[in-house]
Amino acid sequence: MESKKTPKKMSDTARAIRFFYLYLKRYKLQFFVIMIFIVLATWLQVIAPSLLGDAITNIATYVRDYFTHKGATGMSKLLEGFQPMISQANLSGSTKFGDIFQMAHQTASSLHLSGSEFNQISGMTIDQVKTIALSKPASLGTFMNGMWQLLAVYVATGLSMLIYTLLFSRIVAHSTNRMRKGLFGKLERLTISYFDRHQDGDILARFTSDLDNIQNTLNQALVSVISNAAVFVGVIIQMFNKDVNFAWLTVAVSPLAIISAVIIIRQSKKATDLQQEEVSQLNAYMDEKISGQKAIIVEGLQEDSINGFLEHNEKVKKRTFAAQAWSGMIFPLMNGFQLLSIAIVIFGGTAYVLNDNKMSLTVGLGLLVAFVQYVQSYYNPIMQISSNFGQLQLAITGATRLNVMFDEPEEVRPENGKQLDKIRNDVRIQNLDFEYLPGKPVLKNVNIDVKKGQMVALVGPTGSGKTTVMNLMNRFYDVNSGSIKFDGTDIRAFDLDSLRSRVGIVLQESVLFDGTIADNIKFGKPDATMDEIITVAKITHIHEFIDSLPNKYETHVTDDESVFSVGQKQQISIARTILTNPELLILDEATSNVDTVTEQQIQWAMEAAIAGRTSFVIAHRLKTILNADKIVVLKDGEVIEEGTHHDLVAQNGFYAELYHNQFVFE
Ligand SMILES: Nc1ncnc2c1ncn2[C@@H]1O[C@H](COP(=O)(O)OP(=O)(O)OP(=O)(O)O)[C@@H](O)[C@H]1O
Repeated sequence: MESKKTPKKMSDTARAIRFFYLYLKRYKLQFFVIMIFIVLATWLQVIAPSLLGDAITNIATYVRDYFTHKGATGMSKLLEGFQPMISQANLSGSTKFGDIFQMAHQTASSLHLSGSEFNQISGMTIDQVKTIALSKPASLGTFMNGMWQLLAVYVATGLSMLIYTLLFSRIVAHSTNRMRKGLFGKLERLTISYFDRHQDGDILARFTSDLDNIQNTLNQALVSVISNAAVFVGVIIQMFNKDVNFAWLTVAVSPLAIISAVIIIRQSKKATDLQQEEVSQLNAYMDEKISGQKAIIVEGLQEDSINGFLEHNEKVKKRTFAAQAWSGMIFPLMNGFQLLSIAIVIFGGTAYVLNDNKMSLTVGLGLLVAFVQYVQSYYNPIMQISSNFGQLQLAITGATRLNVMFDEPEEVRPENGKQLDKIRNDVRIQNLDFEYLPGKPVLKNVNIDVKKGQMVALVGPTGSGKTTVMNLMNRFYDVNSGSIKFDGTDIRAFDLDSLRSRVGIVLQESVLFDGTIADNIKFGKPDATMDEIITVAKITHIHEFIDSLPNKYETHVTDDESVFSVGQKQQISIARTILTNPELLILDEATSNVDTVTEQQIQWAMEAAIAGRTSFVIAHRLKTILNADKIVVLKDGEVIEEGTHHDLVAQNGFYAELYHNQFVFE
């Protein structure tokens, strides 16, 4: 036997990354430009603290040189002043030192020399003092140059960040737009089975919250993670380049910080997952209660409904608090580590500078300032990446959910399928077996023959498979075995659009689309004329009502806000189907209670739709059944009886029992 290796299943994260790669790979050039600006911004951010440190060294040197020069100038003047003073003072052995100090003090104050100026030069020789006094005074030029450089670096950093953020936003807008289009295209190609298995809200959430999460993450978190990772690496390199000892002092406690961050992120992820689970349970509960609100009111169960809600809400509150507590911990903790590192740099750095004989105080001061800045540049990326982690996780979840939808099987469309124009002779269902879920047969060896123009009524208890027969007739689902043939051609051989355009379906629950009444009637035939629309509305007995509305056929309706009752909605739905003039009509009769006038009008509308047309009707009303050319009785997915009403009543079997117990008598 040929053995095939099963390819290793990719993890969700790997698949999500592949998903992003597939959507983003076409923007290679833009990404290249973005990377250049990220590297530039990183480099600028990394050198900024050094420049600041240098500026501090420069200003300290300036201050020192300024006072030294001023002191030296003053002292040389003092020396000059001493000469006449000494000669005039006529110093002798009896001159008191106090008088000499007095004279020196007077001379110094007449020259306006301060104590610090004395100190600056106290260790110098007379020759050194004279040389400095003759040299150029210290200038602020170097410091000012440094400051201009720093300003240029800050401005260039801001500009680079702005450029790559804008470029990235553009890519994100384009790519999420393509994702939305791709998703909608996929939605249109999915099988009916997908829509049967998923709630509308769940499908919609993929277009809203999942795509929003992806968009927000790409816009904010991704660019932030990339640039912060770059800054983190850049800062480490720059720190070790600048001064290894200071660099070690800066990173000393970071392993502890990173381990704590990883632990907190993990806990936070767990707590967020639990929170989301609880929120989705609350949503499901609300969804169920809102759609069943009428039943709740009828049964007087509002109190229970509120209690159930409060229980779910309480759980959400607890989980939300836990999730927030974990994720909120990261900032204060990292701040703590940052402050600790600053303290280590200041204390350790000062001791190191003071003990290093080769390092001048001004250089040491510059390093100290630079590394206090580096502590911030080093911890900031850790904090940013940690806080973005939750957002990244949401995007991965979003991409995973989109992937699941993209993986769903699509409708099988036969290539070069036959065009279905007319049904000339018959529709035959032969030896048909079908199951929605493996191992749970729903239809078993069903055989139904319908001649052109005949009407078949499908009857049977709930769950017997009536709707399923309908679902197979226009290939919402495909049969497992057996076949459905139109004039001897298996329906799987027809072009799918052609097949569906010739098979008209009126569902039990009619749907109205956002638009005018006219738009709703011509939904299946957009080029229908107003005359055609009015004709079908008259046939289905809804024209009079529409005509009585102020805006008549131009009245705007949506499914939620319509002027129609349930019965009238079905009349519109029948009119819509008749307008497409289907070859085969499948009609699920509405069971809802409508007033007798509307019921009569629906009946007329149905009769008009069925007249002369090959049709399958899931029948609930006696009148429909009596009119049928053939009644097929389904039970547990099998055809158990078949014939006209009179035949079947005469047989006195299941149908007769059903008929007596269940059908509406008129
Ligand atoms: N999408 C689906 N996935 C799985 N099982 C399904 C699906 N749709 C229907 N079924 C099952 O198939 C069986 C037949 O359902 P079907 O809707 O065809 O019955 P029905 O005779 O039309 O019932 P009713 O009169 O209540 O509309 C039922 O057991 C039902 O639970």
